[in-house]
Amino acid sequence: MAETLSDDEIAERLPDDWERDGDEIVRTYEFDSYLAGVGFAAGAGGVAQDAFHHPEMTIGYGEVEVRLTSHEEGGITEKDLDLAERFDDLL
Ligand SMILES: C[C@H](O)[C@H](O)[C@H]1CNC2=NC(N)=NC(=O)C2=N1
Repeated sequence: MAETLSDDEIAERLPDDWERDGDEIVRTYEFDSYLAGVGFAAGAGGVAQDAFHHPEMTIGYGEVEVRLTSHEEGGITEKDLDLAERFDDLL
């Protein structure tokens, strides 16, 4: 099981454009259209399922908010940081 990361580790390794919110990391992606956001969310869902580590995603008009935490570990782990980078690679 992955271990939760320290505050310093999280601060140091958080990918650009991501923020920490308590036990979660969050990024709001912006898109030119609603359907572009829907398409991104579908792709992110496939990456998440492949990793078997699942975000909360809120699809809005031209934006998708993605929140990641490791529920089993009760905090932020490597899995969250890795998945954040994989989501960013979808852009
Ligand atoms: C049984 C447990 O739900 C699974 O091992 C996976 C599913 N996806 C998951 N996703 C996230 N974000 N955290 C988890 O702890 C997690 N656990």
